[in-house]
Amino acid sequence: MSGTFEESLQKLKQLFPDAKEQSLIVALKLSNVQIEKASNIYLEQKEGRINKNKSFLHLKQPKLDSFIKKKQAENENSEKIDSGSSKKRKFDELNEAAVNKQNNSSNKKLLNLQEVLKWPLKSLTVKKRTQTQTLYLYRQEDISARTPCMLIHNVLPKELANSLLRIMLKESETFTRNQGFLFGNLVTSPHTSQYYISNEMKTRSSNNARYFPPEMEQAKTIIMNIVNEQRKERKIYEYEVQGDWSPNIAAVNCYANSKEAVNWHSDRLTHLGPLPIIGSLSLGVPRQFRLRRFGNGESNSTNATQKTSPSTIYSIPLEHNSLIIMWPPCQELWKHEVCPQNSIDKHPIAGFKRINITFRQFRDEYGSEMTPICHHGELCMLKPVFNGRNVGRYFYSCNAGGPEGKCDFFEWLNIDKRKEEVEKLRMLETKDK
Ligand SMILES: O=C(O)CCC(=O)C(=O)O
Ligand SMILES: [Fe+2]
Repeated sequence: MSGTFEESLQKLKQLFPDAKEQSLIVALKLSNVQIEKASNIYLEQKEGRINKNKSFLHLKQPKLDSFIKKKQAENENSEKIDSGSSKKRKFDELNEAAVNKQNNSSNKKLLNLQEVLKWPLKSLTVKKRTQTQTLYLYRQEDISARTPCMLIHNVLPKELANSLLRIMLKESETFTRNQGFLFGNLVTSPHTSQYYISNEMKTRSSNNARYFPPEMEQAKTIIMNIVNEQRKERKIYEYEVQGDWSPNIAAVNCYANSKEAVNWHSDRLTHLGPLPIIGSLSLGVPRQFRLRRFGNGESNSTNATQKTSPSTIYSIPLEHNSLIIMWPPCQELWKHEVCPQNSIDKHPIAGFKRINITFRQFRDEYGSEMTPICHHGELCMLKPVFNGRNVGRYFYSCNAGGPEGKCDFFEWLNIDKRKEEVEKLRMLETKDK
């Protein structure tokens, strides 16, 4: 039994202390040693959601061996036919990609670092999708009826918007393209970006972030007030930020021309925590901002999601000085992108460039000190469960992948426990003062 298998088995045992070891071993084998998948297989069996004849819990060893072989062959086949099946998750795709990489060097072309380092990993394989239709949404009432977003035009005073654009165009000359290795392949982001932190965060150390210039602080305050005013009328989820939303960091993106883009992703939750609000300001050339639901994710959320389907792409033109607010659970149930375009209109200040500033709230309780580190020493990523019985839960896993490009670290986020830990830390801090 390999070390990794043994470690994974120990993890599974911790998750299911009452389970028979044999059942966990089978689940682990069927899942190709993927803990998340193995947990689901085990639970499905245990809860009898699998037809009794197909269940393995009652089988004796020889029959069990042939059951495993048969199942593994079935799984391989069904994954070939339906690579976009609802059972497949981001979590699985990471491992799938590692395997595919060995067989298919043309995957290199599809790699995109934005999806990997800054944003959660997207599948590296070409997936069969059901046919999609694109619906262009212009009016606020249509946008909020169909997506978890809100669009506000002319959000900043004209002069402020123009001067912020000029400042950011200058700053963007030194923005960088994220670059790194994924499974041995060099991947590069299709636009440049830079992180900024607001002045009240100055006491916190951060690697190579810049500080909000005064115009960005002003924009932040205006956007923060709009969001907080809107929140008075909105449902506040239990685990989202309580009290006022107070953005303190921003990712600034620069799209130099019509072909620069950001691929389908949802924003990283690791330091924002569950159900974040993201206020996204557009400056310069108008571009199409596109949204789609996660494939087959069951909805437990807004009215908007009930009227939508993963096969529809909603495209919203983002004009200069417009704000799109991504409300929760946009990052949990939806993906967004800015796709390359064939033509764009020249902007009087920006030419063919677009600047985008996404204001976000970094939450102390999701700071690096609170984030688990995997067995290879990498800071883990916080991810939501997209579908199945565990929707609504969050877990930590590793995206970097360790030395072999594969890491099976897995830990559920216990939100209530996290709250208690943070309370204790705060009490200690106030005592010290
Ligand atoms: O440019 C945009 O409008 C979107 C940028 C984005 O999705 C991000 O920074 O995460
Ligand atoms: Fe994003």
